[in-house]
Amino acid sequence: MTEGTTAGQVAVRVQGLWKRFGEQVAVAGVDLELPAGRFVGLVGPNGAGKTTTLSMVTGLLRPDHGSVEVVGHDVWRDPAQVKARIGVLPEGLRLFERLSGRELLAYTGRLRGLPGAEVDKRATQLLDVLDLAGAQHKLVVDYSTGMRKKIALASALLHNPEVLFLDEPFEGVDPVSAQTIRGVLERYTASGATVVFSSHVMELVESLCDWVAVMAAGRIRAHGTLAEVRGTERSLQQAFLELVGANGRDTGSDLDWLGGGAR
Ligand SMILES: Nc1ncnc2c1ncn2[C@@H]1O[C@H](COP(=O)(O)OP(=O)(O)OP(=O)(O)O)[C@@H](O)[C@H]1O
Repeated sequence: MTEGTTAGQVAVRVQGLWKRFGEQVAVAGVDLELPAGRFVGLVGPNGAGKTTTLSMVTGLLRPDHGSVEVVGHDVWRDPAQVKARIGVLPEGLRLFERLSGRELLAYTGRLRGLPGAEVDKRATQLLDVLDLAGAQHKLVVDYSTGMRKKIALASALLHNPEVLFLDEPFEGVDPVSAQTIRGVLERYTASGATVVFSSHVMELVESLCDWVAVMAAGRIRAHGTLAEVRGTERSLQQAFLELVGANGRDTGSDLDWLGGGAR
């Protein structure tokens, strides 16, 4: 871990962030300060703008307006500084399919400027911990969904970033692999690093995160510690449904043809 990620500090500062795709406003003025050293969950319904926000925060998509600072560096003015300090597991993983898992890590390590021996050491440990040692010489194209997530996570962690951004890291991952990923992330945050991840799975967010931002229709509806966001509701799921206005939504009385009766 390098400078800057101790408790009380801000890992990510987002100000006035906007993004429009044609007529569709995906992100409509997001202001957010994510505390360092926390496990931060960005939650919201489909189409809320989570991926678009994370893409802009990690320098993958240029905002229409607004600024983003990660560990004190402006993402768009100082991209090299920021990219050296972050790890990203993006949505729709695009990996080098014709490399083996081991080769992918070796390549990533060299791109990150790490010495070869250090890359070897870290790769061996990550492959071991993530239970990929047996598949390290298999081509990535032949990996399962969960294995792809794990090798992508290993690539994102290899340079020991200060902040790790994960878009839906547990999607398509079986419970055993999820537990493994979870263990690695818990160890990582315990050392003072920050994890920011997006998810729709409230139980998961509730059990992993200590800080949450709820997003809907391109805006932040609530943010703060888990207890603050949950408020008086009995679960984060309930608080979330209240915040995004989904409680009491008609669950399909028009679908009277569905199930039973005539076909
Ligand atoms: N490249 C794009 N072109 C056009 N519209 C887009 C594009 N990317 C996102 N959008 C739109 O922006 C809105 C926000 O999308 P985004 O993917 O950020 O939401 P999300 O919260 O990540 O959703 P999900 O949980 O379903 O992945 C949606 O209405 C989506 O259709």
